Amino acid sequence: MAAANGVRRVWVGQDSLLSTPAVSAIIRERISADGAKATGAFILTASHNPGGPTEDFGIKYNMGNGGPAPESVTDKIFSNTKTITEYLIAEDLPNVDISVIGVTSFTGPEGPFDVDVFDSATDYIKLMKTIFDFESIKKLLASPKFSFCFDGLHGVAGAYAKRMFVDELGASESSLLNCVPKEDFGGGHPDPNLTYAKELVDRMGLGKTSNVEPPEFGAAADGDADRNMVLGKRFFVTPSDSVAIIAANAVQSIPYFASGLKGVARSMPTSAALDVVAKNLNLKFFEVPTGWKFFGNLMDAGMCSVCGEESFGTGSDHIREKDGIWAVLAWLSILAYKNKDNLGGDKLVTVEDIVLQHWATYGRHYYTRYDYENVDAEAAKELMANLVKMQSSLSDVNKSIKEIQPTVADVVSADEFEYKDPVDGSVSKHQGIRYLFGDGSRLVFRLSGTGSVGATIRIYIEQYEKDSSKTGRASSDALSPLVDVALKFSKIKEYTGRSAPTVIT
Ligand SMILES: O=P(O)(O)OC[C@H]1O[C@H](O)[C@H](O)[C@@H](O)[C@@H]1O
Repeated sequence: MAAANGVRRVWVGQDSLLSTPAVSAIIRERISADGAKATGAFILTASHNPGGPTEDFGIKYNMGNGGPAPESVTDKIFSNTKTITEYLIAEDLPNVDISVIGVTSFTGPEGPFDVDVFDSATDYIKLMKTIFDFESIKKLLASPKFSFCFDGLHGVAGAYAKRMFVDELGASESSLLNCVPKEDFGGGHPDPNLTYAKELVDRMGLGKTSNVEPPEFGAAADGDADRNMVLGKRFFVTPSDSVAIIAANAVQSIPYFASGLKGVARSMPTSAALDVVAKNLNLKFFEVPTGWKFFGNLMDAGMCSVCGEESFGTGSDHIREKDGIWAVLAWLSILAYKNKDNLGGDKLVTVEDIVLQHWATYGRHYYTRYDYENVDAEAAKELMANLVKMQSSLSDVNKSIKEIQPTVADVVSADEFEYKDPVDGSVSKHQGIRYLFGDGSRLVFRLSGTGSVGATIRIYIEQYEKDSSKTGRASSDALSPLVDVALKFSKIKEYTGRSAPTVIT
């Protein structure tokens, strides 16, 4: 693309994979600083496969706001791919030493171009300092009563975590787990959840038992650092609760939000915990289809400040992607705020205390997700078609459900989720099948858009409990009748031959 001086410019994010939030934020800034907002940029990411195929390196990035492409763009790209007749590989690209920061000029067949290698961690820390009160987080981390643990799962978060938590905020080096980025993620699966972030889960006292006292706060980010998991001592915070709790505490705890939230949003299958906060605090609220791209328009239009997804993504309008390190800083800020007059006291307010207090105020959304991976694609389609067909008669639905579990509430409405973007009016259809119950419970069925083999069926099961004397049950016990209904009513075993899900979250 042409920069202001007519020179073609390539940005290189050092130590970064493409969708790392820091890089997305910085690229956005640089595009607009060069006055080339509308045209987009080529981003080269530091290769995690040096010497690998050249096609891996160049990715055309079209979004002026630094966010994921909306359907209008991806549809266009898809239709363009059908007209491609040949592609060329540039074998003779100059060798750029991406470990050296600075601009190097090259001459190419289409004229001169610059390669700008920048240190994205420095820029990212600068941005975070405009959002959070680093001094109060430092005080929390320095308290002998507080202990902290961050698992980078050997992804890119590690490089940021060392600079942010240790160098800037004063956490000890021993707080960091798996924070050396590795090409193969150290042989693990860099997914921040209870199954794959095993070392962290054990250290936090949620896995195997140990005599060592777990830290007060633990967190992990995924391979490209956009998703996150938050844990307290022997305590898991669901992503749906996490976004609701951040929204409920943002104004008091995070300076960036001091003048109020413009609005909040969640993806449709995410639990309705955020809805209750929005209602109580009188905030604009949006329910969008799964996929971060749907938040971008709301944020660009100044309608949304905080958003999240059940799939471990949490973020705000500081950028147009989810941001794992931001989520950790948000939680540290809430803990710092709740303990600001208490750091010398007997006992700190813990992650668990904050969540229990939240449930006491807003009620609890018991929540679980069942994934059936690598299912026969035709069988999955038929199962979904049957669930849509059943929606034509709610009395038949309720009759079947009562035969399975007589105690569950009635289904009061059922549909296929459809979203009309309030900003550009675009409509997204077939975004998941919903069965909504009279007591606020929900069953949602969706086909994953990211599974790679066959089809992945996701079943989301949620039950709302307002009575604060009943919010402390084990989630699996509370949800057991609804799970039974979801599995039998959908006839998942009959359609797929599976008697158990591949993963339960
Ligand atoms: O379609 P699924 O497999 O449920 O995945 C859904 C997820 O896909 C990607 O990771 C997007 O970045 C997320 O925003 C989205 O939540």
